[in-house]
Amino acid sequence: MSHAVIEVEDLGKRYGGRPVLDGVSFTVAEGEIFGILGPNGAGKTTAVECVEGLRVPDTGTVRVLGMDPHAQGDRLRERIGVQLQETGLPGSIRVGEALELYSSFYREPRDLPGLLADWGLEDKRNVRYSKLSGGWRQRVHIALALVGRPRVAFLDELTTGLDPQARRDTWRLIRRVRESGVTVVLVSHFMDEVEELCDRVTVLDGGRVRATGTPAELIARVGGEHRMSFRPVDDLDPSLLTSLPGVTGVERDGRRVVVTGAGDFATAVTAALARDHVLVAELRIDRRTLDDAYPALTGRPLEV
Ligand SMILES: Nc1ncnc2c1ncn2[C@@H]1O[C@H](COP(=O)(O)OP(=O)(O)OP(=O)(O)O)[C@@H](O)[C@H]1O
Repeated sequence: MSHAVIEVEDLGKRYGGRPVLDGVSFTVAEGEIFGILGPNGAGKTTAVECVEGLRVPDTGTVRVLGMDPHAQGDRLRERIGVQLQETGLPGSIRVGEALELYSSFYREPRDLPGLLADWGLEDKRNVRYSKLSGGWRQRVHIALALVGRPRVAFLDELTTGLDPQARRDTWRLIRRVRESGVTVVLVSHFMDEVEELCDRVTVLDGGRVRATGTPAELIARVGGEHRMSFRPVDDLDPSLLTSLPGVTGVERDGRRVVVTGAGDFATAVTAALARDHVLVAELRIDRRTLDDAYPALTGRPLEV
């Protein structure tokens, strides 16, 4: 893994004697989109705010860009971009004013026209925040997080409440943030979002890390079988498929043939069908998703 920009070790935090974070450890590498996934109340915001230096953990250590976020908070906050879950922007503030306000927090902020142009906000400069649609608000939030030329941007539940198109647009913006060289920590309770965007993800539940890895690793860790199915145009002898590497089962479901297996079995099956000149229709391969893996990782489904 490349250089670590965030190192969290054995973080603990209690509220009223109740553990909200219980031995949380993870590392974020430079240049990645790192996801923190978990249901409401899992401790995601608490963990991120400890990393940002906005809350003080009871136990454990945090290093961000080599700094202690509590002891060196002022210096650190020059180098990170924080988009709070509730940005607390007054509805009457205009987009340009909000960006100017945030600029004033930094010694070397981005120039405003450049930032507005980067995020397609020139036409919105004089529009009041309350008049913006959800998608445009997220654009403003991302621009606010980048005002100070951060090396790490924290984006918390950016797409909650957005319609599907605005979500996809926001995902593109998040990728652009990373492409600009900024490491992104993305807090989310959407599995599809994390799977789509994140290089690596840590699954937090009940204040504990349940798993950390690439989305593909987490899915593979749960193991299990994949399925493919198709309708043979001509008769098919199932024994043609049962002995192929990785295939664990061949069944008929009406006119369809359903093959289960692990690893690269689908390639072996399609190659065998082609070799024997078996024409098939309606070929479908069911890919497992993080959604499928989640209950096995945490012992329960994600309740939000
Ligand atoms: N300042 C506080 N005082 C007391 N309890 C708190 C405080 N902050 C958070 N908690 C509790 O800690 C738990 C974890 O909260 P946290 O906000 O970190 O979870 P989360 O995973 O970010 O969920 P959400 O998506 O709802 O913000 C919750 O049960 C919450 O009620």
